[in-house]
Amino acid sequence: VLLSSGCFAQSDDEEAAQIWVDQYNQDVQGVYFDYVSADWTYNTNITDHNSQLANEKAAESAAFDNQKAIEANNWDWPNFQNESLKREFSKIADMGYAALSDEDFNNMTKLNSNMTTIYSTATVCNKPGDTNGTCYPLDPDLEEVMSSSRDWDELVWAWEGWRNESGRKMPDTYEQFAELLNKAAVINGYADNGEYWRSWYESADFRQICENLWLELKPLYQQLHAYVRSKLRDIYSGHTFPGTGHIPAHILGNMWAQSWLALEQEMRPYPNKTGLDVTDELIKQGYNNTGLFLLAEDFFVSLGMDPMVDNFWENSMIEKPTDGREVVCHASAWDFYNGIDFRIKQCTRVNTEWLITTHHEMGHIEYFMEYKHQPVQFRDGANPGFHEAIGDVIALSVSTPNHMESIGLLPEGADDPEVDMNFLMSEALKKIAFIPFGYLIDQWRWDLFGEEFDRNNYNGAWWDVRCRYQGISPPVTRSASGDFDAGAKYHVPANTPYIRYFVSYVLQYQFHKAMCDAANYVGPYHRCDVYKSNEAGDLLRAMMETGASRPWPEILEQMTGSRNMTAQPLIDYFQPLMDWLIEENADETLGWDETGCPVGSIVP
Ligand SMILES: CC(=O)N[C@@H](CC(=O)O)C(=O)NC[C@H](CC1(C(=O)N[C@@H](Cc2ccc(O)cc2)C(=O)O)CCCC1)C(=O)O
Ligand SMILES: [Zn+2]
Repeated sequence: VLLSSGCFAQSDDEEAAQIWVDQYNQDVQGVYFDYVSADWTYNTNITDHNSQLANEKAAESAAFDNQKAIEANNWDWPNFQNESLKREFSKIADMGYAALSDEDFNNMTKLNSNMTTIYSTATVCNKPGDTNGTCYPLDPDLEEVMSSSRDWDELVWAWEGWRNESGRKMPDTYEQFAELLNKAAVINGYADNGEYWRSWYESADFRQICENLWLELKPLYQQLHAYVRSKLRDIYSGHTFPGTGHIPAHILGNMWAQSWLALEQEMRPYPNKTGLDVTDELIKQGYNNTGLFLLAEDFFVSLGMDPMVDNFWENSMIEKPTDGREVVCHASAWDFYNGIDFRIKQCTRVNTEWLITTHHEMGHIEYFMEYKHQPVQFRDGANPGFHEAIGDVIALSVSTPNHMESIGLLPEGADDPEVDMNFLMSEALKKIAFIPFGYLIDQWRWDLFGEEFDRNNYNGAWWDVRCRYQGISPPVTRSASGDFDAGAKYHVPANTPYIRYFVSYVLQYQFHKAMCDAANYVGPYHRCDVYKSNEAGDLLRAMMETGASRPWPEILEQMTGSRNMTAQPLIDYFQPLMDWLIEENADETLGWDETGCPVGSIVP
């Protein structure tokens, strides 16, 4: 209503809309609680019965979302004056997969849980040298082989066996699944599911923004790739590497070659100085799984955040059950949307990697708790990358030699430039190695949803991005259509988008820089530890409590002074290592044939 003063009064329409949405926020919490609870029960006890119950609750939740989207669209919310109310309505109206018919929705959740069950229960048998026919699950057995074995043939067995027992059983299911995701996206006005997923970043040129960030970071990745490839050629001198410069995918210390940290000892710049693996020390000091959680909690509390609530300790699953239950071991953090129930589910083991992962998962929990007062539709990361960056940015402080020394996990003398370089190398083996992997999964999925390739080339297109971006290639021939190696990565059958991790790896260094500056830290950012800093904590918490209530560029600007993602803080953080690598690689040929995979490695 335009008043004589020229101001807009909140139209009574908006007042009525506010009353409706307040009621919505009361009702939706119970519906989401029921759905999340059933999903939790299935994830911590995989049975057909629990899968069925979870699918039923998912359908009820979708029916509720569908109904509320219809009601919300009775208002002319695009013309609301109240920005926050308009944003809330736009999220309620964007109903996602709830747009599907009951039949399509039920089919979609069944296909999803079929693939998740295949992934979570797959095992690999006939291990070289075994005589007892034991079959091994991914977590912990196959992951242990991938990180600790240096036997080429044993690594091929785990690498190929896992893909054949998990991904290879999914492509036809995935094809039907993708069709349903696209069907929902089109009903909601998107071209395909990829466009729907990208819409969460509220940037028209989001794909281009990511491509530019990748190109900025590629030189750093290429230096690390050349250095690691040279060292691996020595370790596996009896084997030939492709003449194209690709690294065989199974010898990088990880089932997906997404982290090369397991190679830390062989890659250490100053081998006679300490590395940063504190696993032995953790075990020597008698740490158990709970001890890792308490370490993480202590850091978040030192920044002014809340400790874990009582029911967190009662209801979380922090280790693989020994009572015969089949569980989804893949770590995850859960918001039950009632403002009081928050849980972590993970098959923790006492080692450095799980110390960091526990910080990552608890970062999600702290974000849930910081924004629990927000309307339900704003209880999300400012964009999904923000959610992935919280735990990791804390881990940047925890991982420093100084911090590890201050909590007694590293011996005295961490303050040494050569230890520093060893530290930067271990960080690069985790973070720089990850960059192209974090980028490529959704490049492939977006193109699949966009029908840039069909079922006969699902695996051909997968290996195309793996070879081109990561500079790795399959150690054994793979089929472009019969195999489905993307399905051997949890997030594909689980349908968890992945570009959020690429975004997080850029954002977390922007956050780290901002927090170190707020803490009046002086020195190189890779040595900064914000432990117990009120200023750093206030800055981070002010960002977290806004949830998804405003567009993320505003929230990023409030915290870092920049409205854009920028790779510069990440590049600055690793600059000392980059200089060292350029020197070290003086005689190396950088890079690999970026037109695709080595000839013959992928067959029809
Ligand atoms: C109910 C629900 O699903 N909740 C979401 C959270 C939310 O959306 O609120 C959730 O818990 N997702 C699970 C996922 C687990 C992990 C993961 O999958 N990591 C990626 C990439 C990566 C690797 C290293 C790293 O340092 C950071 C990321 C991988 O392992 O490939 C495994 C251990 C680490 C994080 C997660 O926590 O992100
Ligand atoms: Zn996460």
